[in-house]
Amino acid sequence: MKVYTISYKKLFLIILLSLSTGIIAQTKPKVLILATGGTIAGSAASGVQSGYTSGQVTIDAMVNAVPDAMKLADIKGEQISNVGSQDMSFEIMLKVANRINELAGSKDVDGFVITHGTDTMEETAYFLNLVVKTEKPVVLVGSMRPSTAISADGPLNLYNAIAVAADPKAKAHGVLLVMNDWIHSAQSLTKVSTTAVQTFMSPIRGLIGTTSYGVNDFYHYPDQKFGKSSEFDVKGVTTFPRVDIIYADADMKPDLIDASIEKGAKGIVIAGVGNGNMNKASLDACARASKKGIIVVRSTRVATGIVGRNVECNDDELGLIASYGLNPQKSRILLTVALLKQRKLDELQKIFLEY
Ligand SMILES: NC(=O)C[C@H](N)C(=O)O
Repeated sequence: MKVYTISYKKLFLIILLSLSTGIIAQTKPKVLILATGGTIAGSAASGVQSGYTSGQVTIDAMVNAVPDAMKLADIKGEQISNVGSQDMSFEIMLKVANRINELAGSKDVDGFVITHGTDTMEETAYFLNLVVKTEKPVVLVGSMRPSTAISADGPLNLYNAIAVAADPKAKAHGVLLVMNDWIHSAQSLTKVSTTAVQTFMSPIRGLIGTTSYGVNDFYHYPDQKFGKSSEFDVKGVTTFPRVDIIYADADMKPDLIDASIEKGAKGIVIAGVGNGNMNKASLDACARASKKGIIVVRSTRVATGIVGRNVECNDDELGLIASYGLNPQKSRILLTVALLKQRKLDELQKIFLEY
């Protein structure tokens, strides 16, 4: 029998040729889409109508609308819920978090995409940022126009989100959100327009990167704690303590704070004026709440800027927490998760600085 020998150089060339011609299949990253609903899954009776219903289209139909995405990754979908995100609940958020944590060590998933409505996307994104224990990319995506609209933004957003979730460079960046070519961190993003496609901004800490037709650029690393460095764990958790948000304004009525306590709130977030402020009567009500062991966080109704400690009101004396860079809705998520365990005021204040 004749034995043929082949040099390493030739072998290398053959493998290279086979890969480029597709004779040897390159393994694609595996992306799991967890679908929760939203406008991205919404539909209307016509392409030019502002009224529509969220959460109508299944994940399979959404993926089929973006056939090019199959070239980026092997894609699987799971329908967790199909609701407009105005109906998002801790129960659904928990299902998503548990599913990601369950698959964190699995070889069958390299990255996660979560389709979600934009109205409360920042809450779910930030919740997951605190409690998922994986360095695999976790990317939320939604749209501002329903799937039936002229120039629907969902398909390209979904394509870009899959590209980011499949990208090893996106690993260990915490939970991300991809919309309209921008990659945001869950920690920094906020929704700023009721209807515009360009609705998400990261006004305090800036963007993580950009993506354009699946080509990603990362130029910023989130500096707050998240994921594996986060101390929060929701394993086995089924219920959360009640935390209310109360909106401050001129001549605010302090009895809203007392009503919240009566209803069983363990924490209250004030969407304060300016630097997390409120009138004297409301500050007095907050101090009374704090004396009863209710945790009161001062955040702000203003879109940008940090709420600092002991600015214009004496947090040390009144027993209050400053939210720093977190807006009211994210302050509520952090306080809700933090209050799964009893904690002292100074520990909670440190948490608001670090997350
Ligand atoms: N653009 C959207 O997704 C809005 C919708 N109400 C939702 O949050 O589900």
